[in-house]
Amino acid sequence: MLSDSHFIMDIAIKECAHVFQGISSLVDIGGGLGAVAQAISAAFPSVKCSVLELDHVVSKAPSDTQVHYIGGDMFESVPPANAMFLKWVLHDWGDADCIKILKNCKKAIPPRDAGGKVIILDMVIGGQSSNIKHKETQVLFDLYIMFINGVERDEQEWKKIIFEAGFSDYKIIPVLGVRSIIEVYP
Ligand SMILES: C[S@@+](CC[C@H](N)C(=O)[O-])C[C@H]1O[C@@H](n2cnc3c(N)ncnc32)[C@H](O)[C@@H]1O
Repeated sequence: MLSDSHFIMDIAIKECAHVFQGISSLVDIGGGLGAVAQAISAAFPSVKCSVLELDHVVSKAPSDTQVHYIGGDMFESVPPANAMFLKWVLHDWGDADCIKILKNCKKAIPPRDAGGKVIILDMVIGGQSSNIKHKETQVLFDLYIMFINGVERDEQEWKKIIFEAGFSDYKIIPVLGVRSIIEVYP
């Protein structure tokens, strides 16, 4: 998971820098020990980055970093910030749970015209890529999702949970094969 975070964030930060520009604060929800938040903080020093994690994870968090660690439960509430970030979290949960998490995100961000957004980095399946590497990567992820009993979503399935959580719009930005950033606007 850690090497995956370094790998995909290198690409996301280079190819999709505009997604992070203009943000003043960001909470990485379910951000583990903070590899992603540290990468964002290093690339965009003006963004104040925090990680929301379960208490037992936060108790193991490093102290020698710019990232702030907050113990809590994303199903209860999430701390306020300009942007919420969810990498590789929502595919662990069914629609009803994702809607709860996204509703809590919406409560914690400002309106769209004040820069509020949720940034999801996850798989969007169903694209018609002819690239054999992308197809092979998708098969690998299919197996992983089967193994963890997770949920793969296509654009229509993402759209359903995004709108049911009360958001008004979204944009899908492909990062690498099926792995995409979904910018979600209040
Ligand atoms: C699949 S891992 C993804 C970790 C990280 N985002 C990444 O991409 O490397 C899911 C994370 O969600 C965290 N998590 C699970 N339930 C949570 C909850 N109720 N509130 C906050 N974090 C939670 C787990 O501790 C775990 O670190």
